[in-house]
Amino acid sequence: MGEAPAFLVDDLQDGPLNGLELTNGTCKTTTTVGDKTYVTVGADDGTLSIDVQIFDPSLGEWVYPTVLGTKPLSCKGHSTVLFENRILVLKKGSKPDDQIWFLEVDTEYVRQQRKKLGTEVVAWSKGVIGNAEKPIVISGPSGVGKGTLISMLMKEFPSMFGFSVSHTTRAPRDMEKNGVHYHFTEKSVMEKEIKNGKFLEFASVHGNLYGTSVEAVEVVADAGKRCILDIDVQGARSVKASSLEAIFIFICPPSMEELEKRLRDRGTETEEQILKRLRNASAEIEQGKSSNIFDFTLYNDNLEESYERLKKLLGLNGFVTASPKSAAPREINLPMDHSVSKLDDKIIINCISSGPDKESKNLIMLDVSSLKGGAPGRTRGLDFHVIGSMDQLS
Ligand SMILES: Nc1nc2c(ncn2[C@@H]2O[C@H](COP(=O)(O)OP(=O)(O)O)[C@@H](O)[C@H]2O)c(=O)[nH]1
Ligand SMILES: Nc1ncnc2c1ncn2[C@@H]1O[C@H](COP(=O)(O)OP(=O)(O)O)[C@@H](O)[C@H]1O
Repeated sequence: MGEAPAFLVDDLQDGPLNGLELTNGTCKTTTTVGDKTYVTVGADDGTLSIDVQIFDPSLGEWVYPTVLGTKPLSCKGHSTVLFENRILVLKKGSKPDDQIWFLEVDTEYVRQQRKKLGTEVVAWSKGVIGNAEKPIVISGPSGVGKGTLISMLMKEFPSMFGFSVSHTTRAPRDMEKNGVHYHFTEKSVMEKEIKNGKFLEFASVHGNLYGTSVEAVEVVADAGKRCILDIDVQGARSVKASSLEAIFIFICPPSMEELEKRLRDRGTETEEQILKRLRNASAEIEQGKSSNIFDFTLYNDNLEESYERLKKLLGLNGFVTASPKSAAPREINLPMDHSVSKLDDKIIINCISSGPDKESKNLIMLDVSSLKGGAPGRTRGLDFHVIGSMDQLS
């Protein structure tokens, strides 16, 4: 907390100056939420991120909140409008996939984090036009064949599926590549990142830490692919409780003897590690079968048959030979000069483009009626419609 910088106090007294580009290369907006005023400040050099300060009149003080999520880099100005419990931030002069951001000020996630951290909290989330397909969570005891089935799926449908690369503190196996099979990491580093909210879920499994970062799932969806997560039952439970909507599949071995044989034949673990994994397997199978987490249980007896059943579960019947052509992603491409406002429950963007001999005005309606996800990941489900254009001779 601290005293307001003089220029901000003056501006607040003068009323909101939305999207005002200041002469010293900064742009700031003010948005009132309840009795608090949120100020976003960006520099136009593209290196710093957009900064957030809150003026709380009940305290008569400025509050510097804990800022969660990936922050947007500042740009050649930005404009804001309040939409429910988040501030929509439109960046000027940025790439199409970097123009729409949400600063969550009072969403469920922000309220939870505020309680947990005991500080004022805001959280950033990048807005994405269109939806992602539901991720697929695959769990099952060590050696049951999760990795084998996932590899088969990814090999047959490379453009349809992408793997969520987890972080782990376990040592890499001979054939494993950092960043491909896992992000191999130090325990102290991972613990710090967990505290900083980097992970969607994490768990201690067979004596090591494993976790799915928010980014691991989002980058797969950003690439237009369906994300596959190979995580243990504790992780599946955490994902089930999160805002991520997924399909949950539990893979079961035909017998404990066969599971032991597969683990031993794989030859990647020491005897001690094999025994630990087998000890944990019975509890995992018990939980997998009895909990309400999983939508499907798949017995991995004969590999080819199990794979066919897996494909059927995912709606990939025998006729699918390649990824269906997904509709080309729609991108919103805002001109430098635009302003944003709210009309009833609609967001209207007023765009002005100047050509060599004329100036054209476009009205775009941003459809925010079915948003999915949110901080600390992306806010998906946005759509837009051009609702009017007006060409003017200059
Ligand atoms: N909760 C959680 N579990 C994970 C994650 N990544 C892997 N696991 C699980 O950790 C366990 C051990 O994985 P691994 O060391 O690769 O051994 P393997 O299953 O025998 O191949 C498996 O049950 C994985 O599903 C993760 O990000 N989060
Ligand atoms: N249906 C199956 N029948 C026989 N062996 C299998 C089958 N599925 C997988 N395997 C083998 O079992 C071992 C463990 O499989 P893996 O995919 O590494 O398991 P997980 O990822 O669940 O730990 C591997 O050597 C794999 O080739």
